[in-house]
Order: sequence, then C-alpha cells, then structure tokens
Amino acid sequence: MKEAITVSVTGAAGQIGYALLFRIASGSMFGPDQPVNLRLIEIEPGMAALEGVIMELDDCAFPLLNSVHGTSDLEDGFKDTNWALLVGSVPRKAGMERNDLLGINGKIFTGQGQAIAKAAAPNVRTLVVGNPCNTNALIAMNNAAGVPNEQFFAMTRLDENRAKSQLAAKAGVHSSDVTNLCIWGNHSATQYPDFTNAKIKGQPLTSVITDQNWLEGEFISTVQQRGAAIIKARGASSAASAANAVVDTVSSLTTETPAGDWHSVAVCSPGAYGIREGLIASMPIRTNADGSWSVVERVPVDEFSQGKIDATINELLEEREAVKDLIPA
Ligand SMILES: NC(=O)C1=CN([C@@H]2O[C@H](COP(=O)(O)OP(=O)(O)OC[C@H]3O[C@@H](n4cnc5c(N)ncnc54)[C@H](O)[C@@H]3O)[C@@H](O)[C@H]2O)C=CC1
Ligand SMILES: O=C([O-])CC(=O)C(=O)O
Repeated sequence: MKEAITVSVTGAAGQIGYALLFRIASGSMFGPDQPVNLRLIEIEPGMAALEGVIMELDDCAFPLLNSVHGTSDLEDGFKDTNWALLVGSVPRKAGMERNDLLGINGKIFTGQGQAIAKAAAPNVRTLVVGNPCNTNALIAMNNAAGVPNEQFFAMTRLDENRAKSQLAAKAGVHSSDVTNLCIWGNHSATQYPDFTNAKIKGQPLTSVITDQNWLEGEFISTVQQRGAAIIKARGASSAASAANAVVDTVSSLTTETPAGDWHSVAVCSPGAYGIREGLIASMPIRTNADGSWSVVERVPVDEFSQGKIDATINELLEEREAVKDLIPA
C-alpha cells in the first residue's frame, strides 16, 4: 500500500464539499491504489453538519479512506497536509458578480494562507475554489510566507469543461474529442475560452466549426455566464460540476499531460504571454513527468484573443488593487 496523501478541505459541510469528499475518498482524485487522509475544516456554525458528513463518510466504508478528522481550527485542519482545497466561503446570489464577494470572502484567505504556511507539509499545493477564486488565491499565496508561489492555484477547470461541452454539442462530437482548450485569465465574466487554438479529433476546431459569429459571440458569453445561468435555474450555485472540476484539476496536476495537449488552471504568472508577473491567472498549463508544471509556450495569440486576454487581465489587476490591504508588502 502507498503512504496516504493528506487532503484538507475547507467549507467541507457546504454544497461543493458534500459533492467533493466522497469523490476524493472513493479514489477518483488520486487513483484506485492511493489511500487518503481527510482533514475537514468548517466554521463553528457548520460543525454540526460536518459531524453528519463525517458519519456518512464512515458509513461508506471506503477502502482508500485512511482517516477523517473534522475541526474548526485552521492549523489543526492544515496539519501536515499535502493538498489544501480552499472551498469554504460565501457563494454569490443571483444578480451579483463573483468579485462582489471580495469584501466578504477576501479576508478569509489571509488566515488560511498563514495557517498553511505554519502547519502544512512543505510540498503542500493549494487550490482555491471559493470566489472570487483568482484573487482569493492571490491573498492566500501572499500570506503564506515561505511556501513557493508555484504551489498555489485557482480553479478554471469548470470553465474549460463547460467550454468543451458547448463546442462538442455544436460540432456533434463527444466532449472528449475537444482538446487544447485554454481558459485565459480570471474565473469571472471576463474569462476568455480560447477556441482559436482548440482542436476537434486533432483538427483545428475552426475548420470543423466554421460559424465564426457563434464562436466569437454566443459561445464565449455562454461559458462566461454559465455560473449565473446555473444559479438562476437551481437557486444555488453549481456544486456537483464544481466538485467534479476540483477532481479533474488535482488529477491533471498530478498526472503527466497527454503529449500536445494542455489544461486550464490559474497559476502565479511567471510573466508569460505578457501577463503581469505574480497575478493568479489562468493560462495553458502542462504537468510534466516529474510532477512539476510549466506554462505551454508559443500558443498563438491573434488580435481577437489578445483583446480578450487584456480585458480579463485588467480585471485581475483591478481586483488586486481592491484587496491591497490584505496583501503584506
Ligand atoms: N471556482 C469555481 O469554479 C467555483 C467556485 N464556487 C465557489 O465555491 C464557494 C463554495 O460554494 P458552495 O459550497 O456552493 O457554498 P456553501 O455555502 O454551500 O458552502 C460553503 C461552506 O463554507 C463554510 N465556510 C464559510 N466560511 C468559512 C471559513 N472561513 N472557513 C471554513 N469554512 C467556511 C460554510 O460554513 C459552508 O458550509 C463559493 O464561494 C462559490 O462561489 C462555486 C462553483 C464553482
Ligand atoms: O458562478 C458562480 O458564482 C459559481 C461559480 O463560480 C461557477 O459556477 O462557475
């Protein structure tokens, strides 16, 4: 048996938590031979519900679940953890943009960043899901002194999956036939799902889907507005598909990316593609055989794409300005 991986999840009794924990414990995230320890973090009012979730995890008798621990203490929750999945935070309601949550949620991530730096394993990787996730990840990263910036991520995989699904439906193929789909920038209404470099069964997508008006218009806005459409329909924000995207993100960051392809996740920009160094921005990422990640270089960016990327990066710069008090100098 392999040594267990420790995974901490904040907001563990929330909607996404409820859809996520059972996937992690069943082996979907790290594979069918990898045991896991779960350290589940909730705020005090969520602790009773968390007890119930832990009872249900026990009742599944998962072969790969080595231990489960629930706590409202951050350092206890992140103790020796290898993966910190920061889900806990308030979701938006209909009519709000995700960055309307900055004032409510931003401050959560200072203490979490500090506790990760203090208590987690040196190789800890942190994935922020709670919105606005890019800027919350920026706050956590900048408050986690001593933890390398390369170990912080924010989730744009749900957007990638949504985009692939829309494109597959338009082309009449399966979503797994769509590759090389990159989400650029912010997990927000300015994100850019880059269809110009995508492929369908290895062919340029734009040679299969020739309706340029649809690609530049309805396709982009459907992906940008999908979260809002789910809130309108469900009365609550996407939870199962978000949890699924967490599983996909961690899985893609822990397994080598298929040759020639890439995946979308927001990373601390090394300055690639002119994206301001230090911003948490989504771009095309490859996971290497040794488990490290790299930005895929020389992905063509045409004038249309550049305009879209500039808009979403400008929004990230504005969000950073809005939370500058939460970022130590
Ligand atoms: N990046 C993405 O693609 C997506 C992000 N989200 C975001 O994920 C977040 C969580 O969504 P849901 O699970 O649906 O919300 P929810 O309200 O059902 O659950 C959130 C949980 O977090 C807990 N919580 C709040 N503050 C906390 C803190 N400081 N520490 C630990 N736990 C805390 C709450 O008690 C609650 O149980 C929201 O911000 C939502 O907007 C949702 C979907 C997709
Ligand atoms: O839209 C929201 O508020 C929840 C979210 O991030 C998504 O579904 O992509």
